[in-house]
Amino acid sequence: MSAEVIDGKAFADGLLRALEDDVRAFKKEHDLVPGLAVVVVGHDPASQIYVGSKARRTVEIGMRSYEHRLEEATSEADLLALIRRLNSAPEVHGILVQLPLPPHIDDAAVLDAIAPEKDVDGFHVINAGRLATGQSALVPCTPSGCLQLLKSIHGDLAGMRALVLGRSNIVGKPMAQLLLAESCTVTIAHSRTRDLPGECRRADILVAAVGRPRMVKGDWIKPGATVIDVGINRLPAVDGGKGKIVGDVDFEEALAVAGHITPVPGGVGPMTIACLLQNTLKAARVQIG
Ligand SMILES: Nc1nc2c(c(=O)[nH]1)N[C@@H](CN(C=O)c1ccc(C(=O)N[C@@H](CCC(=O)O)C(=O)O)cc1)CN2
Repeated sequence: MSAEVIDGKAFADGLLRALEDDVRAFKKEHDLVPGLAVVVVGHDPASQIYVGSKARRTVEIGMRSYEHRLEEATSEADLLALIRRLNSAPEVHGILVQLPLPPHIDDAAVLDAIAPEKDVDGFHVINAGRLATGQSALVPCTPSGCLQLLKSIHGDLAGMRALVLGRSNIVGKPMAQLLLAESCTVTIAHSRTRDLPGECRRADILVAAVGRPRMVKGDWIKPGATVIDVGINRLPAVDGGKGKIVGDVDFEEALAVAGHITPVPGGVGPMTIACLLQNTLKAARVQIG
């Protein structure tokens, strides 16, 4: 048996095409262009690339992009002052602060300074609370992308046994909340979980978001299960080149056991940016009332 590989890039391209139509209709109806402000602090090469892709995609689908690239030494107070300005800027409907931030800046203080209705990353404590209590929320982009992929395969997820490997505020916890809202039976596993392979083997849906290259082995997977690999891990470079990117799942081994699996790259990653732009349009709709 060989699993069906889920093409996240093609799925995300389809979402972006649909969004382009939705943005055109929104602009016509409201005579207003949705705007997304992206803030990056420092010179982390990966962050610079992600921010560039976000800005490019924003413009491609007809929205406005406002880029703020700040020096590594930017103080937390200056960053907070910028966020306050963006919170009250009427042309900005979504605000995103690219992570990771430099170590001298407190992530939580910055993320919670973003107005919840403009928090298109869905990281604000208000949005996390709204998601956890079943209220309408801006949902973190990576879990939202994973859920859309899962629903495209299974339709109704009710009653399925789901295991989320990883308990971060950004992926693991919101992913578990989303699966619970779909009436899955959800387990969150982490570094202190006993018999991790056994727990994974019981899952119809396995979401790996642990940040450890190729940790999930083929014999951890229930035959026919759907495996969503959120990990993006760069292996050390060989021969002076760029290191290969791999997920949290041993893809070759998993392929022989799973029913469906996302690859890395080309699986969940491209969905993240498409979901960010979905959130930006949603935020603009909510803000105009
Ligand atoms: N404020 C945020 N910061 C970060 C987030 C986030 O959602 N909000 N997520 C990541 C980075 N990220 C988006 O910001 C992101 C990561 C990866 C991809 C992607 O498409 N990856 C490709 C592979 C890329 C490569 O080859 O280097 C893939 O998986 O196919 C998109 C977005 C951390 N920070």
